[in-house]
Amino acid sequence: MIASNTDTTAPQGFADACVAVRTLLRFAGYDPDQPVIRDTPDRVARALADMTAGYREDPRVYLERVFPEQGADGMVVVSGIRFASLCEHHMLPFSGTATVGYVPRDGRLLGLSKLPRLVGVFARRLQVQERLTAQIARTIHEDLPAEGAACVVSATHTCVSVRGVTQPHAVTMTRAWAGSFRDDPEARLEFLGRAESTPDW
Ligand SMILES: Nc1nc2c(ncn2[C@@H]2O[C@H](COP(=O)(O)OP(=O)(O)OP(=O)(O)O)[C@@H](O)[C@H]2O)c(=O)[nH]1
Ligand SMILES: [Zn+2]
Repeated sequence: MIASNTDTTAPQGFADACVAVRTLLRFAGYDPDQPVIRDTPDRVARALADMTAGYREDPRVYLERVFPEQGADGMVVVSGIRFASLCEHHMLPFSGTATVGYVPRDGRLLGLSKLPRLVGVFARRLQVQERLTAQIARTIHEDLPAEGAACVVSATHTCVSVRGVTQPHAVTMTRAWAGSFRDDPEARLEFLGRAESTPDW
C-alpha cells in the first residue's frame, strides 16, 4: 500500500493538460484520434493530478492533533513507509521506502498514521529524492514542533532503471537530520539501527 492522501482534486487547466497529452502522443508517433485511446489524454491528466495532489495539501494539517504524554521523550520511529513520487527532471516515477523518526518535545506525540500521511504529501509532488527526504524531517522538527526529526529514504528511479543509463538494480539512499539529530551522533546511530533492522517486506 502506497502512502497517499485523499485529495486528488483536479487542478485548474485540466482541459489544456488533455490537449498537451494529445500533442505528446503525436510526438511519440501515435495517432491521438484512434478510438481505442480516445480516453487516454483524460486518464493521463487525471493520473498527473493524482501524483501531484501534494501541491494542493498543507502538510501541517497532519501535525495539528497531538497526544500530550507526560515524560514521553524517547525516539519514535516508523519504518517501511511505501511511497511513489515523480522525479522533477524527467517526470518519471521513483518509488521506495521511507523511515521517519522524531524526538518529542514537551510530550507532544503524533498519531502514528500521520507520519506516512506526511510522506504522502511531499511524495505527491515533483521531487528530487534529497529534497523529499529533507522536507519530511524539517517539517516535523519545525511544525510539530519536535526536539529533532530524521528521515531515511531508499528508492529506485525509473529514469535510471528503464531509460538512459538503464540500471534496474541501482538503489538511491538519502538521509536528513533536523534539530537535535544534527549534533547527537548517538541518536543518529540509534535511528539508523532501527531503520536498517526493518525487514524488507
Ligand atoms: N540528485 C538527484 N538526481 C536525480 C534524481 N532523479 C533523477 N536524477 C538525475 O537527474 C539527472 C538529470 O541529468 P541530465 O544530464 O540533465 O539529464 P539526462 O540527459 O536525461 O541524463 P541521463 O539520465 O544520464 O540520461 C540524471 O543524472 C538523473 O539520474 C534525484 O532524485 N536526485
Ligand atoms: Zn528522472
